[in-house]
Amino acid sequence: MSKHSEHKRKHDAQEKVSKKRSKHSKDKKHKDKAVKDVSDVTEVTEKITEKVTETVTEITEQVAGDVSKKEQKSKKSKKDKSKKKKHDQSSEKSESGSTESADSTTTSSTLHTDPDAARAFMKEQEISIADPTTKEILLPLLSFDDLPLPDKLTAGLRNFKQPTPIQAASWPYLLAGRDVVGIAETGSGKTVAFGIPALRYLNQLPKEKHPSIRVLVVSPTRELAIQTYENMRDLLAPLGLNVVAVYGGAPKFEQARAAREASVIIGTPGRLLDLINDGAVNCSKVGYLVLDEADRMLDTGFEQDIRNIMSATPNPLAGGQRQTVFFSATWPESVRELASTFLKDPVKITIGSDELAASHNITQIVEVIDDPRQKEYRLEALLRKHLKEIGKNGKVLVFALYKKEAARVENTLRRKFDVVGIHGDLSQAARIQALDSFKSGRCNLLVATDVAARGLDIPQVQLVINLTFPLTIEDYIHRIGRTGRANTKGTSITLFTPQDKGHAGELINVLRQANQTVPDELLKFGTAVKPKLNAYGARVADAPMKAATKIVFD
Ligand SMILES: Nc1ncnc2c1ncn2[C@@H]1O[C@H](COP(=O)(O)OP(=O)(O)OP(=O)(O)O)[C@@H](O)[C@H]1O
Repeated sequence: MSKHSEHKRKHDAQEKVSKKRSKHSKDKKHKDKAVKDVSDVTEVTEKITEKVTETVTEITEQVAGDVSKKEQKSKKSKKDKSKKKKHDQSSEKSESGSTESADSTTTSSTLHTDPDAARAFMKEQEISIADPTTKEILLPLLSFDDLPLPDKLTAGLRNFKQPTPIQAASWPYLLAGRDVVGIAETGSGKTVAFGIPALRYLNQLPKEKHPSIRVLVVSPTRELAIQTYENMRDLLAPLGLNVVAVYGGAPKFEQARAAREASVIIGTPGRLLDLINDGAVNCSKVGYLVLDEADRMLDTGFEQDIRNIMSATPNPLAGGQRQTVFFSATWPESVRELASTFLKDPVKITIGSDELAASHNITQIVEVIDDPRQKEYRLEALLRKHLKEIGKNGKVLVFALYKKEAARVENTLRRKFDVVGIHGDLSQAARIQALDSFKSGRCNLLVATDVAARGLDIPQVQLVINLTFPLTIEDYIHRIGRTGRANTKGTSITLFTPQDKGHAGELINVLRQANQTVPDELLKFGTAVKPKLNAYGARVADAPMKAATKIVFD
């Protein structure tokens, strides 16, 4: 072996040991160039078709070409070998036993991701993928650097170390244009999971003289719509496109005016439909549609609004170019059948248990209280103890069930504590003010109805107290999910009375699923779980979605 090749061998080995860190920035430059080349080609294509819905195969070929370009430039024989492997084995076989033969495989969208590391990640994070169209899966994307986007567009991710499991697992599919149902625990970064593919989609569209709505995100509550708007606005800022939030309780005229200049709308169903019906919002060019908190959106209350919104956008089942994405932490069977009517061959991606599951970052405590009239005394005692323990920087969120109850409890607590409240009887301005005060820490105690149960990402909520049990076990999961977010720890305390005994079985299952203590007093109510009804009042059948191949790495 010549001195030169010996030196090269050592150098390559060193690179491998240091996880290719030193060559990574070089690769990155090549990658950005290659990505740009690819996106130029795509742009031309899209001028003809408006949006290319890339199939997995197309993406595979595209990225194989991408790899090839890089490798030609680098002229390294070692890289050529690796390229061949990547090209030959561009996807993971899903049949049982595929894991053992997949030691050198990777996927189209994981250029830099080590397939072994990706499989280990799937196993560790309990990622399961069910795709009705193929027995092959795309491996997760383990680093932000693997995203097929120039660095300048992903600046918004720099605060995070790496993609969360739902981001890692859903991006390859979302970037390939597939419809996705993504189920992952509360506080696990689902907003960025659907936000980044929106960024990619918008970035590929030809520049428009007069903007039209291309991305639509539907949220169940005004506060969540505002929060998602802020997140999307920041994430999409490098594109220089307008993002608008439309929701009830605020002047329609201003929202309508802003919507005329916008490419992205985040909205609650009622106001969105209002604006669509007024002709102020035109959704006929929407190519990327997200139902956030999808199970809530498909619930009886919103079902008709969602049908109407969907029908104002291109219908993929009738040849329209719309990618449809559903995300939630809960996915009850009661909504699955309805969901499948809006989706085309959806890939279902689940992080963790396929059963109803609370975030494992939360310590769940259940106190059974025999006399419901004692609940509020107990609440006061809990607040005295925990507010002191938590200190000024921590926050406590108390959930009531009804608006009147929330208002009454807030007023009672005000005699002893600094407290704000949020519920549907308040004006929108008062709701926003209360939430701002809680978010900023000016007041560290909030009493809320389920209007604050879903999606809200409030820093440093250490404790959630369920003063009154919610109407559904899914709401319980979302309520307590206001704590223990983004890998932090939190606690929930639920005051459970004999009036709530119908929920005992489901609650026990949720506690057991998360390895939490089940108090004997709760067990006394029994462990039976009542059959659920779907949106039409019928008992939920078992096979709501198209049969799919499910891959679980265990
Ligand atoms: N890759 C990441 N690494 C660390 N934190 C992240 C990452 N992505 C997002 N986050 C943060 O995690 C927090 C929770 O994210 P997000 O609100 O999107 O959760 P979610 O899964 O939608 O929760 P929910 O089910 O309650 O709606 C946010 O503060 C967000 O900034």
